[in-house]
Amino acid sequence: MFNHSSADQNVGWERDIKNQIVVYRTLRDIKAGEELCISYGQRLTFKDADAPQYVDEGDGTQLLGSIQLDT
Ligand SMILES: C[S@@+](CC[C@H](N)C(=O)[O-])C[C@H]1O[C@@H](n2cnc3c(N)ncnc32)[C@H](O)[C@@H]1O
Repeated sequence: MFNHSSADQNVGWERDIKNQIVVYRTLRDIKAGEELCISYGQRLTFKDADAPQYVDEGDGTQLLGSIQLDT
């Protein structure tokens, strides 16, 4: 139902613990036919087609800046 977007989700979600459900809400107006995207988190099991594309300018700085470390 929802695809993943790293930076441009248009749907958010939260757990409703009391009722044991997950509530999804649109984060902005969505046009008819527009893809619905949530964040699946950072451990994806597929190559993210929505990931930002980084072009290395030569010194690797931009690539290094895109790496997210688990904490
Ligand atoms: C729950 S399905 C997503 C909804 C599905 N596309 C549909 O039409 O019902 C999850 C799968 O969609 C694909 N997918 C979702 N977001 C993606 C993304 N950003 N890049 C590539 N594949 C994605 C992956 O194969 C993932 O396992």
